[in-house]
Amino acid sequence: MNKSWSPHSWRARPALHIPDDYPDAAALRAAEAEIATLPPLVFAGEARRLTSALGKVANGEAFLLQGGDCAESFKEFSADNIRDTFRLILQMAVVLTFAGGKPVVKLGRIAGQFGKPRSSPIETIGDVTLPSYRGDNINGMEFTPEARIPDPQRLVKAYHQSSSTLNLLRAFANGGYADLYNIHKWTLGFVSGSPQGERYRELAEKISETLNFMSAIGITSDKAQEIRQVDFFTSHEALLLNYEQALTRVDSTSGDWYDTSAHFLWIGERTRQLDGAHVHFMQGIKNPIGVKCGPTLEPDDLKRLIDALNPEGIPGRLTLIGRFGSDKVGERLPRLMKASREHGVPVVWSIDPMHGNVVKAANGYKTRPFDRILSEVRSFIDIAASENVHPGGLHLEMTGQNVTECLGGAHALSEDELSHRYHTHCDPRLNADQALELSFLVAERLQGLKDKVTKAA
Ligand SMILES: O=C[C@H](O)[C@H](O)COP(=O)(O)O
Ligand SMILES: C=C(OP(=O)(O)O)C(=O)O
Ligand SMILES: [Mn+2]
Repeated sequence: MNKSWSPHSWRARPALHIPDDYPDAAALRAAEAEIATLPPLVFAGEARRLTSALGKVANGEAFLLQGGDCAESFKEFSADNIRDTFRLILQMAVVLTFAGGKPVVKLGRIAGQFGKPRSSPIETIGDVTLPSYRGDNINGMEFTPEARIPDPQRLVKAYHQSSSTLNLLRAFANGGYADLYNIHKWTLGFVSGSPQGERYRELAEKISETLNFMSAIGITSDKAQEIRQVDFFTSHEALLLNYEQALTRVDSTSGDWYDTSAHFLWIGERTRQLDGAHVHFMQGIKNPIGVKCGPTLEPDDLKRLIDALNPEGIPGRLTLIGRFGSDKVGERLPRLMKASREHGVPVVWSIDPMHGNVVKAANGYKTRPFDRILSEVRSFIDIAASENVHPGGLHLEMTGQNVTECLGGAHALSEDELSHRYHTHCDPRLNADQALELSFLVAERLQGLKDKVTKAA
């Protein structure tokens, strides 16, 4: 990045979806200054390790699984919630690894995923109109005028919640919980009668038997670390650039700037303007980054974004996250994949089958039909195969909790059931059963691809 970049140079560019209506500008500056003095949440070396793991995905040698809440919240913050999401990611990764025969890079939408770009700046209920809820690090979800006023102290609170979340995640990842020898203990969270739970138990049993067999013949020691610990990374949308700026620090070993708020940051669909503040900010940080690619993105603009965001062509630096909708993916994705392939800069292609498949149920709930989610993922895999691109990853909004937010799945969740446990602060998430079901179905598809390649060889 050239000399005109600094962690605050984004401020001279048009910045969408960053609140500019804090009532007390001095209080906002004080909160930003306070965060700038607080310790980094991640280290540059960890971010580099993720870039190289994603480099393997870009080369077709690994798969990316990125998932978590649409919006983390202060209210839903608990050790159990964090554990359940962490466990779900591990379970899904096991399913995908087993089928694809490739390592799975595990990346949570967690420990910083608070701010939301909303379609409308206002919300009307009855005859009352208020500013929209924009995420717990900005304002409150309650439908009152006071709650909807942006409060800078929320940024500080979100930092501290992210820090505690990360602390627990690190303990889960390295302190024994993630040990593959414990794989059957990860099944404890399934609701009884869960068909995916049964399926998962069978797979876990197979893996346990294999591990026991390996240890019986004495071949555990060299890979012991990989079996006993897991590399788990964090990510969120880099939306509030004032927060990101406050956590952007020079890495003393390389002299490069890293955004230490998370290992991986992405640019949202609504803030990917080439001359905008978000693209500019991301150009200067060395973390691995992503950009959402929606139905309005044209191939030439994609090439410009690739050049702007990965000028050195580093494998693993840039992940393109498609999010079209099951009805549009077939028309929009092939030309983008073709453009990126012909352009020649290595990228990871991932699919977010959530954000293009939102519908409003008759009873007013914002929801997503499981069938459409699955259909977009299937199309992604098929299109990638015909464009000769690696279908590198899945980007999901999901939770380890047994919520009722997305329609369908093996339990055929109906519109009437949405109200039972609809807890999300923004978009509807797959529950644990639906997320695992999706990973089994994706696994089958990937297995199919693998078999085709093996036969052709
Ligand atoms: O998570 C993504 C967006 O913030 C979200 O889909 C916007 O939702 P809205 O259309 O309800 O504002
Ligand atoms: C805002 C999001 O998605 P998109 O930018 O793709 O709409 C999101 O991932 O929560
Ligand atoms: Mn969302």
